[in-house]
Amino acid sequence: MSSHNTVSFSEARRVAVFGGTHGNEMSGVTLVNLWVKNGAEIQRKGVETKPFITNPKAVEKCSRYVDTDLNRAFTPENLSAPGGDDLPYEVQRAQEINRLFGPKGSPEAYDVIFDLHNTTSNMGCTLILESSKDHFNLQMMNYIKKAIAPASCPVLLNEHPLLKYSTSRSVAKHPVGLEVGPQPQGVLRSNIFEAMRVILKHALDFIELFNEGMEFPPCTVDVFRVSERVDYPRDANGNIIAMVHPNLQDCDWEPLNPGDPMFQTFDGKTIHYEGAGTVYPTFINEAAYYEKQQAFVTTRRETLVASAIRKA
Ligand SMILES: CC(=O)N[C@@H](CC(=O)O)C(=O)O
Ligand SMILES: [Zn+2]
Repeated sequence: MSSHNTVSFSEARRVAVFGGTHGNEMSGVTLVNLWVKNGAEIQRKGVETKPFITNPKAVEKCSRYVDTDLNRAFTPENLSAPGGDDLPYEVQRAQEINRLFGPKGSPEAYDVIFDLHNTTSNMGCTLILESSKDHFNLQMMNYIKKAIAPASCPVLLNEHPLLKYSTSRSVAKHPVGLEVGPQPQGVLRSNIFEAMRVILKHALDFIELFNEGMEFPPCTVDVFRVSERVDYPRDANGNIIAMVHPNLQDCDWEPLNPGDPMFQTFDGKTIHYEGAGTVYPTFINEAAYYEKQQAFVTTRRETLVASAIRKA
């Protein structure tokens, strides 16, 4: 690829690190609280990095949310609704966050927002990307993958027309989700905490290098594209009648082929995957997704091309 394909971005001077978008995901809550007290670790030359607890009421209660899921609340309708105390707490909070870090979609918005999450699924260190056309984020993810090799960090791409949702980080020009697991809700595990910290370190290093004028040549990034959500098997009353099959439990990012075991009913029968081809399940048995009627999400592997980038 030649230099005319180089994409220019302005320097990423305004960066935020969000924790507590879900109040019971303790790595992000703890790291952000730590950095609010002393932010030296997340400061980089020429960058202002703001650590911020997005849902303090949910953190206080150690629950995912108070009224409604904050990480679904950044819709155009919510953000443009007339404010007021009668709105659900998280909708009020979304408006406030949009004022502080947005407005979403505007030139005034923050350059990059990292949103720190934990999952009960065995996903390892997952980076969540919201657009396959965001070459800045693709280059950042390539940089992080190289930096942590031979450890791996899968990239989950969600630009599904129905399954994509309106996240807290989506107010930024370049939204980055960081999802690390397995870690139970309300629990801190040192390995998960440290893994999240290392990924964020490399991400901030990338931003510093970019701002210093480093050019990043074209590259490819392997991603897992969100394909379908799969619910638990249910009876006529809507009650769950099966669990994730032991062969599938903890096997996030591993191939699931037609005919493979998928669920196990309470009376011991196996339910097989009947899809058309190989998929890569993730968010397998995530605790927070029982209320969303989701046992796991299927993804398909894809290789994206990132253009060369440099600062404008
Ligand atoms: C387990 C969990 O909360 N996952 C996040 C994923 C994301 O940030 O996109 C969510 O559902 O909002
Ligand atoms: Zn979360």
